[in-house]
Amino acid sequence: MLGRVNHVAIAVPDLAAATAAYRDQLGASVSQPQPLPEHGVTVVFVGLPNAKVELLEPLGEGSPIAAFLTKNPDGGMHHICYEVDDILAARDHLVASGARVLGNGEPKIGAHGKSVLFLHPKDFFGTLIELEQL
Ligand SMILES: CC[C@H](C(=O)O)C(=O)SCCNC(=O)CCNC(=O)[C@H](O)C(C)(C)COP(=O)(O)OP(=O)(O)OC[C@H]1O[C@@H](n2cnc3c(N)ncnc32)[C@H](O)[C@@H]1OP(=O)(O)O
Ligand SMILES: [Co+2]
Repeated sequence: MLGRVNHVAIAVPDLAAATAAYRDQLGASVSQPQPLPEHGVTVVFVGLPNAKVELLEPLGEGSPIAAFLTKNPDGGMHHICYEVDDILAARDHLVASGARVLGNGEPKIGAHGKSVLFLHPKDFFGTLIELEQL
């Protein structure tokens, strides 16, 4: 069911500072900031040969990552995103196996314009999993 790792996400308190560190200290190519108000975050993507790193900061009230940053004020690894061929089939299989799909269970459109879902971190060893439709 799982394809490539699409991205590993790091929640940060200051996206501009994190962008500068990846660009200037780590010499990486970093995309322009992408506000995603429907997701309560602003993101940038660090381009790598084999995957991406998503850097994200809260956007607006009620961001889903606000509590995470309160617990981890310096930032931290937030989620891993796997690609799947068929996100609805993956969802149905996961729900049938007892996993919790976050939100209302329906895919939303993510930063790449593809359907995405999130699985509860408590069901997968303390790791928030995002699935993105190939
Ligand atoms: C889709 C656009 C973009 C893209 O790639 O295209 C993105 O990736 S946007 C990413 C931001 N959006 C989301 O993360 C949506 C899914 N996340 C959520 O719904 C929440 O963050 C949730 C429910 C995972 C956690 O919310 P919150 O922290 O407010 O709830 P709790 O405090 O009740 O947390 C419950 C429990 O889970 C632990 N937790 C929370 N976040 C994480 C995490 N990222 N990794 C691991 N564990 C996490 C938290 O510490 C609590 O544990 P407990 O032991 O009960 O204290
Ligand atoms: Co993501």
